[in-house]
Amino acid sequence: MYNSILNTPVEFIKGIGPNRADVLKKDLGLFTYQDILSHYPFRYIDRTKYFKINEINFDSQYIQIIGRVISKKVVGEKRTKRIVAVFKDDTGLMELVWFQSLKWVEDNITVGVAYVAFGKPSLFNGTFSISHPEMELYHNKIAGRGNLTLQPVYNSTEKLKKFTLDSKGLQRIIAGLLDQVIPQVEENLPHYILSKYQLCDKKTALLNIHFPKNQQDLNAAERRLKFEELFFIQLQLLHNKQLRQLKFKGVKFDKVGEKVNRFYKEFLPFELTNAQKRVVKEIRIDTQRGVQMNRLVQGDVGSGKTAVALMSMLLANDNGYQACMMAPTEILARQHYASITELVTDDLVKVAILTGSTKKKDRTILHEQLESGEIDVLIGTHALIEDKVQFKNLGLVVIDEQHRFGVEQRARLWRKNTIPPHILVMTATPIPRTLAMTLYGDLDVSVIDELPAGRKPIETRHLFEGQRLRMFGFMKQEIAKGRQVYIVYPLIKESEKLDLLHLEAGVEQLSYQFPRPDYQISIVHGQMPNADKQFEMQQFIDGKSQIMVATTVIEVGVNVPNASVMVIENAERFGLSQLHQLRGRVGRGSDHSFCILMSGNKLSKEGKVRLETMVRTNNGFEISEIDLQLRGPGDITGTQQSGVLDLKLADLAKDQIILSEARNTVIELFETDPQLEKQEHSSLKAHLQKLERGISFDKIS
Ligand SMILES: Nc1ncnc2c1ncn2[C@@H]1O[C@H](COP(=O)(O)OP(=O)(O)OP(=O)(O)O)[C@@H](O)[C@H]1O
Repeated sequence: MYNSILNTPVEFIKGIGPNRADVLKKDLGLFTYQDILSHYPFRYIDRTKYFKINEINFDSQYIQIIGRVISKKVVGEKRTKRIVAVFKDDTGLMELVWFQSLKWVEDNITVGVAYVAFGKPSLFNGTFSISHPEMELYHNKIAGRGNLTLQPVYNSTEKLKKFTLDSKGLQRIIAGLLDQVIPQVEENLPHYILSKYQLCDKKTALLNIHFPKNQQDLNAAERRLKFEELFFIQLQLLHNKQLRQLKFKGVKFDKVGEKVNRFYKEFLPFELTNAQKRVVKEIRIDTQRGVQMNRLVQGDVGSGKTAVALMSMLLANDNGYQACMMAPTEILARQHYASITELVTDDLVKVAILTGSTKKKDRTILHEQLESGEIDVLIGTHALIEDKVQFKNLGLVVIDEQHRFGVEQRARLWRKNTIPPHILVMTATPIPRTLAMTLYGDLDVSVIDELPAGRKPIETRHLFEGQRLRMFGFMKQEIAKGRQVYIVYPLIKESEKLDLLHLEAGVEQLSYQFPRPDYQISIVHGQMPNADKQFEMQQFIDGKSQIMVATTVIEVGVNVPNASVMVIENAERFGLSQLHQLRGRVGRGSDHSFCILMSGNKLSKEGKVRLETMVRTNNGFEISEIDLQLRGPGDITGTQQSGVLDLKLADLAKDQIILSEARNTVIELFETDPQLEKQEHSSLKAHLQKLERGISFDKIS
C-alpha cells in the first residue's frame, strides 16, 4: 500500500533505543513506521479551553488553567522530596507538584510569572493539585508559540513496567516520525476518488489525525482515513469474489426437473411468499451461469428459509447433483432434518442425517450411500466435513449460520467435488447491513423480507418481578385454550451454577402453580444427557407437556406451532438478537402469540433500551441495527473471530454512509476497470498482488 520507508522497523526511529523499541513492539504491537503512524489517538484534549481554579471538581479530567506562581518550595526528603508551587488565578489557589526534574523546575519556573498549567487535578490534603503539570509561559501561549489546540491522547503502556511509554512519549515519537517521513508518504487512493468524495490527501490526513489544528481538520482527516480503511477491505472482498468467479467454474443447474416440480405441486403445504419466490429465482439464475454461487440468504425468524433451502437442494438433485446442509449444532441439525422430512417423502428425495452421535455402523452405511449417490440430501453438523465423508457429486452446500464455521472448514467443503459446489449461507436472524457488507462482502445477498401470510404479530410485554402472578394467570388462560408455553432462563457460562439454581427454584415455583396431573412440565438444559433432552423435547412436541422450561436458544430451537407463549426470565441478561431469536419460537402457527419479558426492577440503561425495543418492534432487521448501535460489531454473535472487524478508525455502527461510499466506489472500479489496468489504479493492483502473494486462495475464499 505504501512506499518502503513506512515498512522500516521501529528501532530505526531517531533516538528510540532498544528498550523503547521493545515496548513499542511487545506492549503496543507496533513494529514499523506504518504501524506507528496508524496508531491513532483515541481521544483529544481541547487545549483551547481554559478552566478557572474554582471550577475544578472531582470529575475534572485534563484541563488547563491560566495563573501565576506565587510561591515555590522544596518539601520532604529523599523519595518524598518534591517541589510544591502555589498557583493562583482570580478565583482561588491550587498546588502544582513535581517529584522529578527538580532542577528543571528550580531553573525554569519563576515565582511571580504567569503560566498556563496543564494536567489532571486530584485532591490532596483538602487542596486540588496537579502533579507534573505541563507548564507554558502565558506570554508564549498568547504569542501563539505554543500552538497546540487539540492534543492527541494515545493508548499507552502500563505505568508499572520499567520502560514505559506514556501518551506524551508516543506523541513525541509520532511528531518526530511525521516530520521525517511525511514528504515521502505517497497517496494510496486515486485522485478522482478523492475529488469525488471530497477527501483530503493522505499526507494531510496523517498530520491532522495526530495533530489537528481544529475540529474541522480532524473531522476531514477522520473521514478520509475511515474511507481508506473501508475501501481497502471492500477492494479485497470484491477482488476475492472476482477471482473466485474467474478461477472456479460452477456446476450448472440447467433445468427445473421432476423433483422441484413435484415438490411445488404435490408436497408444499403452502403458497410461497413473494420474497421466497424471489430468492428461489435469484438462486436459480445464479446456479445456471456456470459460475460458482456464493450467496447469503438473510431472513427474519420464521420467514421460511427452510423451504428456500430445500427447493435449492431439490434443484441440485434435479440436475444430477447431491446437496448437503450443515448446521452449527446437533439439535439444529436434527431440527432441520425433522422439518425437511416432514415436507418430503422418500420417494421424492432420499434425505439422511449425519452428526457426531451417528453410530459407527450407521455411519459406514451412510458413507457408502453417499459415495454411490443413493442419498440426495445430507443434513448434519461439522461431522459432514470430515475427509471420510465423500460424495458422488456434491453440487450445493447450504450452511446454516455460517459465521460459526471457520474459513478453513469452508474450504474443506469445497474440496469435496472437483468443481466446487455452490454455497448458500443462511443467517438465523438478520445481521446489520454494514456488518453484512463487511463480513460477507464477497457474497451476493438475498433478503426474505416478508413473513408468510396470516401470521399475527407477536405481542410482547415487559413485566417486573412484582407482576409474576399476573404472568402465571395469563399462562393458565392460554394453556386452557390448548396452547403451550416456553419459559427460558439465561445460562451464562460464568455463572452457570447460580443460573441452574435459579432455574430449579423457578421450576419449583412453577410446579406449585401448575400441579400435576393437570399440567405437565418438560425441562431441558445443557447439562442433561442427550437422550433425556430428546425425550423431554419430544414430550413437548407431541403436546404431552404444556410447559417447556429451557435454558438457551439452541435448546428451544424447535418448531412447535402450537406453542403460543414465550416467557423469558431475566430478559435483561440476553442480547437483543438472542431475545428476538427466542421470541421467534412462537408465532409460528396462526394463533395469536405472546412474548413476556420478565426482569428485575433494576435495569441498566442499555438493558432498558433492549427491552423497550423488543416491546416496540417485531422486525428483525430493525432490531439488528439497534443491537449494533448498542453493542458494537465485536459483540455480535459470531463476529469475534473475524479479523475483518479489527477496524482502527471506522465504526460499523456509525459510519454507514462512508461504508456505502467505499463499497460503491469499489464496485464501480471493478465495473470500469476489472483488471485494474489503468495507470491511476496501478497502486491498487500492486496492493492486491502483494496480498495474494501473502495469502493462499483457500484461506481467503
Ligand atoms: N410461504 C409460507 N406460507 C406459510 N407458512 C410457511 C411459509 N413458509 C414457511 N412456512 C412455515 O413457517 C414456519 C417457519 O419456517 P422456517 O422454519 O423455514 O423458518 P426460518 O426462516 O427457518 O425461521 P427460524 O430461523 O425461526 O427457524 C414453518 O412452520 C414453515 O412450515
